[in-house]
Amino acid sequence: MTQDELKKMVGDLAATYVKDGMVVGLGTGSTVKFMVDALGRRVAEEGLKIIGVPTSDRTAEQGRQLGIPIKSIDEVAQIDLTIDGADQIDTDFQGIKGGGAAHLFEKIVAINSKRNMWIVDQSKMAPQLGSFPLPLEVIPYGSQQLFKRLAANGLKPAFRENAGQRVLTDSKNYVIDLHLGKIDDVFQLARYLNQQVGIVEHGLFLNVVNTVIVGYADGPKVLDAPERPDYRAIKA
Ligand SMILES: O=C[C@H](O)[C@H](O)[C@H](O)COP(=O)(O)O
Repeated sequence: MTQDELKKMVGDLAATYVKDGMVVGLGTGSTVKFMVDALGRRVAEEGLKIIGVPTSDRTAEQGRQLGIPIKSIDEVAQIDLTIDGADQIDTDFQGIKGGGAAHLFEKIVAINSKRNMWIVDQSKMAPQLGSFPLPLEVIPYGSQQLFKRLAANGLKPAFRENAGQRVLTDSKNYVIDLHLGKIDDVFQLARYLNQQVGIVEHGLFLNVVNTVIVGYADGPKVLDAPERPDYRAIKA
């Protein structure tokens, strides 16, 4: 099976978890694209009634073209289920996202969702995170100083570029990728990154996912993550 066939397999399966009346967070990326196509077919052929909350301009556009009713996150009362891709998932169900520069909106939608499902092909599963470069969305103002600080801390930063131009996110921010190779303590790194002024959001998605569907050549596997402490219960 090709990688695209694996992605379509998990995308099609994930779309079957969506039920009538749900508000569904729609992730971003090449795997999610197959899932949104499948949802579009269900809306057109079965009359499935859903509202989609997209995590990027790209996904919003795809959803609209397929006739999926689209609302922004602040227009809905709750999000029942978000289905998204991931760049790397470790054996503790922690993940890296943002390979498509969409992790800021993806994380906002994810933490406001009752449940989160990730769909990936087998190449994304890893014993340890970090061989996929960790994306940071950063405010352009002062980003060179931030870059120097990250480099001085040995985090091997690189501004993400496309055809010689810095990549801009949907919020018109830059992306810096950290080429870490491996991350020994994801929680410690997340704490450090959360403290750096100018980083809007990093691509470590910790204790976020509930279910992962992995595409293998012999079929999809549905994996349930352990129950995690509810971050929404944290008091100010
Ligand atoms: O910013 C992009 C997202 O986090 C994607 O969900 C992630 O990069 C996976 O994308 P793909 O399914 O194209 O590998």
